[in-house]
Amino acid sequence: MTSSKDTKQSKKPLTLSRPNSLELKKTVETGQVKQSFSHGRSKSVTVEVKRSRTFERGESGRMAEVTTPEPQLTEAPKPKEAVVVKKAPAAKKPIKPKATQDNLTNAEKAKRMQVLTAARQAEEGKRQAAEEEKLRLEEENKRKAVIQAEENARLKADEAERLKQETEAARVENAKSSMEKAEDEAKVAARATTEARKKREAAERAPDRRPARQEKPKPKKKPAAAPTSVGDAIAQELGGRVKQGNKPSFTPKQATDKKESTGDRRNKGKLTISSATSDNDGRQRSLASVKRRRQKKLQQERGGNRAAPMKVLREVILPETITVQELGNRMAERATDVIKELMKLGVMATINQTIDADTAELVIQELGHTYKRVTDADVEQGILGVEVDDEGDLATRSPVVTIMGHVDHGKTSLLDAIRSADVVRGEAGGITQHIGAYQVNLKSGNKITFLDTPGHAAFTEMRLRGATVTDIVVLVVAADDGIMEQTIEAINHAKASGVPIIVAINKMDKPGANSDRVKQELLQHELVVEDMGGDVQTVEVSAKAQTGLDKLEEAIMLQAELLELKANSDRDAIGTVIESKLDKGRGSVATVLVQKGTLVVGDIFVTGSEWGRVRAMTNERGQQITEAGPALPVEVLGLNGTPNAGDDFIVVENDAKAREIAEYREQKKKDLAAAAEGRGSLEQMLAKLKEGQAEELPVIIKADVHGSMEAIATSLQKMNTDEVKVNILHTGVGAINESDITLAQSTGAFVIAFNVRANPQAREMSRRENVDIRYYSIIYNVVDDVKAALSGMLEPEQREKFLGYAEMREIFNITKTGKIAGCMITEGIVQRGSKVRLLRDNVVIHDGTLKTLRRFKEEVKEVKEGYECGMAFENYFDIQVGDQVECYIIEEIARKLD
Ligand SMILES: Nc1nc2c(ncn2[C@@H]2O[C@H](COP(=O)(O)OP(=O)(O)OP(=O)(O)O)[C@@H](O)[C@H]2O)c(=O)[nH]1
Repeated sequence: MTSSKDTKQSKKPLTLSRPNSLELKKTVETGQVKQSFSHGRSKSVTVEVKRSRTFERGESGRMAEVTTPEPQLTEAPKPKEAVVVKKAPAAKKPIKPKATQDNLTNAEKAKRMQVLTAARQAEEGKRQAAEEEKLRLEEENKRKAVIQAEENARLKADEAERLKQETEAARVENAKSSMEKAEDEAKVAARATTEARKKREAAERAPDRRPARQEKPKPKKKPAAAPTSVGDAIAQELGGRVKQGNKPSFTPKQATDKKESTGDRRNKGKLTISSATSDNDGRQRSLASVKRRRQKKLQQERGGNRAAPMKVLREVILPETITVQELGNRMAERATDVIKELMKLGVMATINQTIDADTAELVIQELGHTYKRVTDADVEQGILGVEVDDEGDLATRSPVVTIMGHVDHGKTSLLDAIRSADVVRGEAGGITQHIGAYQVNLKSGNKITFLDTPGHAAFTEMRLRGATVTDIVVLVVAADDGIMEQTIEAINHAKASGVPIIVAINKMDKPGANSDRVKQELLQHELVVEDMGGDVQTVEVSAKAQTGLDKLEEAIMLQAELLELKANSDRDAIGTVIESKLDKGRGSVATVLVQKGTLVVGDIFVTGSEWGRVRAMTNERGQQITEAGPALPVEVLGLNGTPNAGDDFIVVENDAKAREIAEYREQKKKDLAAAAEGRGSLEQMLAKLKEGQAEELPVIIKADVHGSMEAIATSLQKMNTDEVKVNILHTGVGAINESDITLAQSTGAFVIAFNVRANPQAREMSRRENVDIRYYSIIYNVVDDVKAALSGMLEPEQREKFLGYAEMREIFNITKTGKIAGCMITEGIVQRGSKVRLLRDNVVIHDGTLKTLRRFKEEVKEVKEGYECGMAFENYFDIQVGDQVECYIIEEIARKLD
């Protein structure tokens, strides 16, 4: 660009007639111009016009210069003339011949100037293009370097990530140190990425550092196709087309900078008409696009699977059966991928479906993982920790006592009497709560744990589950009543479980009390008391008068000593559930008797097919405690379901283990239930067949507490006969839910709700599905109703009812109907359709049905004694005069269960 200012500043001002004034004409005439470029540089150029000289031999024979006439102003410049553009320093000579220029016409001068300017601009354009090309190359190189650095950083990050994941897998064995390492790796990778990013940003900023002039945009007002370089300007001036494609490419960042430098930041990113119509924008690749292409290329190089190098191969613990989802989880694969693999194997399975280990094995291999087969039993292996504790770790523990005896012999009274002797009870305060068991602190310093469960039913129930909680049985026998039915039952149960018995002869305060009689009776049941040379201790007590309690305590402690009751308190707790219930405010609550180790708040445990974390523990006085040692019963909060009385309670190392065991047990329970329904083993099927036509009444029992539930179940099972049976499909503690209704609906069962109600959803469902829910609060009512239902299922009793006799007086042979007997009713009545027996000489010769009963050719309902009638038998014609007809009907009488 040339300006008068530049001209003015040049060292040798040309022939300016008037300095400081703008006179384009004159500057051109000087032949020297100063030019400044967009990148900030400027230079002076001198324009010289050289004329060629020609020589000819003159008349004198000497060579002489031929002087040609000055060109006409109207003529175009001669081709002989050459325009040379020189750099300023070289052009020190004044422009000559000055006179020649002076001779040019104005038009000629303008034309020449135009040509000169065009030539100069063409030169400038070329130089600028070369310069831009150089910059572009530089930029390209920088970008390549950045891409390379980025790629290196990314690979490093990938590697670090892979290492991290491997370390993660190894963490199962040795977690901490490996994890730190992986984190370090990740940090290094992150640092590398940050550096790469910084580098890239620096590189991107680099073009910004170029001279501001170079970035100077073209005038804003110009259209999109405005010339962007001097070369373009010339070309455009000469009527040529600006070919954008040939322009040196520049990065989007440059483009942005360019835009920004125009001060049009607000329009950044907006679509304008010019930008939309501009070819330039259409041809430029965005940075994101470049990145995408690069990533795509990389992916292709790696075989098109981006995740492949990141995949962590795992060892899958494979049980005998596994759900598709669980299999996916264990491999850290998506369930859909597992399903796809299964489909390839020809197995159509849904996400919740269980597949066998063999199929799962193939899927695992297919997905590149390894497996470790475990049997069902392996799941529970090691759950109990160290099975046998070292002798040195063992310490004496207090005995656990169960009180049994006949109804009203004073079990509750005796327990109350003992409890009232508790020294801690009075001091500590708190309201005594029923938690099914409690520990009594006696004056002597001894502690005895009593199981406060009613009767021997709970004892038996626990024993059935394999739980041996009780160390000693105290058999309460009323001195005035002696051995009764339930006393004998209790003796048998205690004997069967091998638990020693101490006999407490109660009600000694009563006038008719006779302890010797009791001792004698005990002999009949193979219980030889110490007085008679045996090993069974007897203690005479009175719960009412609170006498003999010390002796009972002594007897218990002596027995405990003999049993050498010891436990290791310094280990993870193992215990048994004594009672469980669903508390409205606290959720599932279980009374647990710790048998080994110490249960601490926060421990994770498995109990039956439930698991949880000990949220809080309370004793029978409702006081919060944080630890519970051996032989201490505690109420535990934090279960995720309600376990059964007698279920084990084991502390495990983590949630995963607890969940795994609970799930395994739940599955086992389901399998057992399925087997019990006859879909199980062949033996069970055969047994069912052998049972013959045994009708079953399917029921579901839901109760408020475990005790009531057990009581109802036991009562109902007692009603079973050879003909009818109660099939208890499910029992549970808590409200009736939708799952109960579903089960009832599918099996045709009815639901016994004892002191519980159905939740709204279950209620709605039961109405919809027509499932019968019976609400009870008295066990006898349950028993009565079930008895009635069972009775209704009994085959009715069939009884024969005699109607009358008839005597055959005449036999008619009628062609169409066969033989008809003309009879006289001698006794009672004869009814149409009734059963008949044909007697000849008092011998039954036929038993069948009466086909027709007529009087005077008309069919009648019945004929009474003393009247004549016609009879014919169904499919029987061997009748004679004198035969007797005995007429009777079969009555059905409903039966009742006893
Ligand atoms: N005289 C006298 N009566 C007693 C004694 N112990 C209990 N009783 C009474 O015997 C009755 C039954 O006592 P419980 O303690 O309820 O007997 P139980 O064996 O727990 O009865 P169930 O819970 O129904 O099995 C009550 O009326 C008591 O007052 C005692 O030592 N002397």
